[in-house]
Amino acid sequence: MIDVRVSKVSKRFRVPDHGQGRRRLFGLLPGQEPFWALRDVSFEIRRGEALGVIGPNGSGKTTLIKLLSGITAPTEGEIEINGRLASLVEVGAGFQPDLTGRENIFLNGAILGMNYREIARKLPSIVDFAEMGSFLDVPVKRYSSGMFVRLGFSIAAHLDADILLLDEVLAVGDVAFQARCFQRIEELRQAGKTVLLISHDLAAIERICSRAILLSRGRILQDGDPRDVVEAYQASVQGLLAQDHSEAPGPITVTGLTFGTDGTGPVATGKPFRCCLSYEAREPLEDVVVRLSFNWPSGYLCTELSAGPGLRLEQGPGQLEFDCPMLTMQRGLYSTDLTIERRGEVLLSRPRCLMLRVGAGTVVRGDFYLEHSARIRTPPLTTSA
Ligand SMILES: Nc1ncnc2c1ncn2[C@@H]1O[C@H](COP(=O)(O)OP(=O)(O)OP(=O)(O)O)[C@@H](O)[C@H]1O
Repeated sequence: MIDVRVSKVSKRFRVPDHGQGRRRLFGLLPGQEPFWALRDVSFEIRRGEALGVIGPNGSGKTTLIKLLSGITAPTEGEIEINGRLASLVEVGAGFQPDLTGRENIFLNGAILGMNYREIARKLPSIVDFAEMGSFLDVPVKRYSSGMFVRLGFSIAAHLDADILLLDEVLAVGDVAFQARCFQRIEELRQAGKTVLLISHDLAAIERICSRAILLSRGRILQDGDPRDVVEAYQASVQGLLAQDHSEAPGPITVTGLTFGTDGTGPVATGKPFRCCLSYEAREPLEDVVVRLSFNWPSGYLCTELSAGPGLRLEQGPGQLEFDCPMLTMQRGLYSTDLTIERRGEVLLSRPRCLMLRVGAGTVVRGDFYLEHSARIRTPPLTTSA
């Protein structure tokens, strides 16, 4: 059964042209330049699928979810939704600011077509999940953005919707809340619900979704297995490590970061592991520390490679190599943070600059592989009859 059908959908916005645009009227009103946020997008979502939507900033992800939830209408094309839909698109969207959390829960349930008794039955689980405490009877306009998201997710994920649309929910809450969201999404999937999730957290997309779409400049570049789509996206993303142009250039620039092994195929548990960082120092740098941190999909620090303190970098281009005789990390996708410091002063910080994919090598039960051996010292005891 098809829950969502998007056929040749395009969305055009008109953006004010404040320059010397030819459309300016007598020089008094700003002109309107057409801009296509989505162009000729077609896909279907089957009942029970969890579809991840990824892509760079401004690629049209939020516009897509707003079209699906009916917040805005397509300029061209058609959207068909079969089922009750709950969405969490923007912090605070779907809430009446002067009503309390409790009243908003009943309002949202009523919009989904549920009666008072059904909603009252779900209320405790919604409140529990969102950890509302005494805020349940406070007008939601007094809520922090984190509380909005907790309540919004909890409502969407506990009321009887068939289709759940979630835009970057996992980015706002804290790590513990994110973990509970993952778990709840998994439960909903197992219950046969349809989920569409937008996230910049590629590891989460790989973990939660059964399928993914890569958007770029309003068009679908790839649609398929999350792992393939995430890889295609990573391959297309250039210059994450490059200096942000809004920053003044610091004394050091990173020009490349690669992960590899000893030439025996891709990075995998139990194999040797090598990281190579290429840089350009604008001046000789003393007392430097370089850190590469690898984070679990949940955001927690998994482990770290560091060089220094006391590292001296000569002026000009150079390479720093980290060698691990055996990679003990479990298979999976880890985000990498890079930091370069000099005597406590941060010279360069690139959070989430690259993903490390660790393949299945040595089979590991648990979180880590522990290098070990086992032997028998004495003959086994025999029992006499
Ligand atoms: N109401 C609007 N008026 C004009 N332009 C808009 C409007 N809404 C979105 N856009 C533009 O449409 C493009 C797509 O925006 P959208 O928010 O869908 O991207 P996104 O992929 O969700 O980005 P991000 O990852 O930063 O959230 C952007 O260039 C954005 O500036």
